[in-house]
Amino acid sequence: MTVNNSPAWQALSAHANKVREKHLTEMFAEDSERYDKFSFRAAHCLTDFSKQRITSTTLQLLIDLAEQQKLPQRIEALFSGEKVNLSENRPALHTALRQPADQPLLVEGVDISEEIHASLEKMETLVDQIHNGQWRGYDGSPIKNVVNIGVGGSDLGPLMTCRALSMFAPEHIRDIDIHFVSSMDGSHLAGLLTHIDPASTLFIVSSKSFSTIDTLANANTAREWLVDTSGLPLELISQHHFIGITASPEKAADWGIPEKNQLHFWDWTGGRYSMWSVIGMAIALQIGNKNFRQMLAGAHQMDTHFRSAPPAENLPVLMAMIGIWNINFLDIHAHAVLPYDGRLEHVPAYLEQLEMESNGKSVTLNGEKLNYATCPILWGEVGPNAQHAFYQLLHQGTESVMCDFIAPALRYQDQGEDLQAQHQLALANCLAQSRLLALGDSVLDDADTAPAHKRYRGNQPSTTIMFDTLSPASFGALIAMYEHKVYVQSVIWEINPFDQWGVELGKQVATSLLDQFTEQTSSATDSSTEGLIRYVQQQRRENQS
Ligand SMILES: O=P(O)(O)OC[C@H]1O[C@](O)(CO)[C@@H](O)[C@@H]1O
Repeated sequence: MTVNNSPAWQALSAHANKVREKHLTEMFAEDSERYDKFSFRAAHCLTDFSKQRITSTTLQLLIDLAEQQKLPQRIEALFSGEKVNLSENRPALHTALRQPADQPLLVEGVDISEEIHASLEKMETLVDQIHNGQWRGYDGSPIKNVVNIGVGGSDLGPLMTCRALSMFAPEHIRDIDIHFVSSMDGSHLAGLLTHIDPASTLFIVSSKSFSTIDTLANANTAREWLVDTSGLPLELISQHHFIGITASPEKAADWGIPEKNQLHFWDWTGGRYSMWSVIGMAIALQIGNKNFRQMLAGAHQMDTHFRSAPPAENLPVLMAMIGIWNINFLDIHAHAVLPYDGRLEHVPAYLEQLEMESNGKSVTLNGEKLNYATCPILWGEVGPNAQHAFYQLLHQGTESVMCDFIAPALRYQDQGEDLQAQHQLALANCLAQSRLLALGDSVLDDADTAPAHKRYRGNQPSTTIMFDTLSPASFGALIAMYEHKVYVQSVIWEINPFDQWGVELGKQVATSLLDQFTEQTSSATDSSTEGLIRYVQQQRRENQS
């Protein structure tokens, strides 16, 4: 029986028929305690679901569905290292990466905790050497610029976190600029290489597989630049200017990273779940080793909550199940992530990969084709900027969109009243937008008299996520909450959130097309691809003549 034919799903369908037509204005009018009923706090985070189109019955039925799908057992399977990633026959143990060192974790009889912490300690040693100026470039210069070369999970997590937490850089740490290079076309790197000094630049090549063409293309260009500008042999350059972070040490060694400059993690860490591992080295360089550990501790707090709290009070479970309600019962297939804090500007891009690469699936774990929706289209932007861009569609477009508003309650506590006032301005806008999206122009007394083009229909559901202040710990907890939400949804949908076969074929087809740009003919593809290749060939010929 597929999940959408199951009793719990059918009960939710019947319930949705009653709730679907109900407006959030009615729900708030009927129950003055919605906020108290539907907001929850744990592990630094407050999640207010009261602007979701739910009732107490909805939540109960969603929990019934979670229990029917054996969610508690599946959560335990995740934490205890069962092979939850069936298509790749391995566990997904990102939670182990943030487990304290004194808590052993036996997977198939082996305590993996020791090697996790040994790997983190090696990273911390390298970070200290760079911070202290002990790591030197080829002419003896201390490092001033660190460039993280990676893509997807080997880029988005470190980039997001460095930007979010840059203010936590401890004062005693030397001033080091951290850059991120991901774009396959060399755009990021080309600009950067014109204004950094090779002798004081260190490249971190981050790649779980150490075979991602985007990353290797950038790493090759960087290495050539260093060899050309220094006039020194490759081996010497690799010793002083490259660190490799990978789960494929042989490939990193083949590329030329010496063993002492390698940091390792494991195939059971999914790329998009890897910022807690040594892939987070750029983060530790930015905020210091201690703060990096604080971030792990915050994530661990959320893990503990997720593993132990009953479903009815469990933040990631509720977030996930309310998402299921929106997607599968209210037919909402777009999800906007809207942080009201500029430091969180890269959170939407990070969640795009986390959610859509994990749950953008259409077959079950057993390989059967699904006939129900899974991951929605997720995008986002810093909220106040998005207000001047796409909120028009949220308020008056034809699409239903669910939104996550994210904001700290406090900011700039030690930086003066003007900035504090700016934060309050942002918060007022955050709450105004979620209120208006929920209640529409019923918030006005005379809305009925307005012309149609000025009306706001409301009834767009949203969750508001708040924490006291943005800190390494609260940020760690926030990201872990989203990770667990994704897992819970995958359990309900019976899909594998830990593989990404859908990105493989594009890589193969690109490889087979690559040679054709330099050839005079193109081998049979389709008329569009052939025509476009001919256009590039022609431009190249004209440019050469
Ligand atoms: O770390 P790697 O192996 O270079 O992979 C980078 C990214 O590429 C993907 O495999 C998708 O192509 C992502 O899942 C991953 O985060």
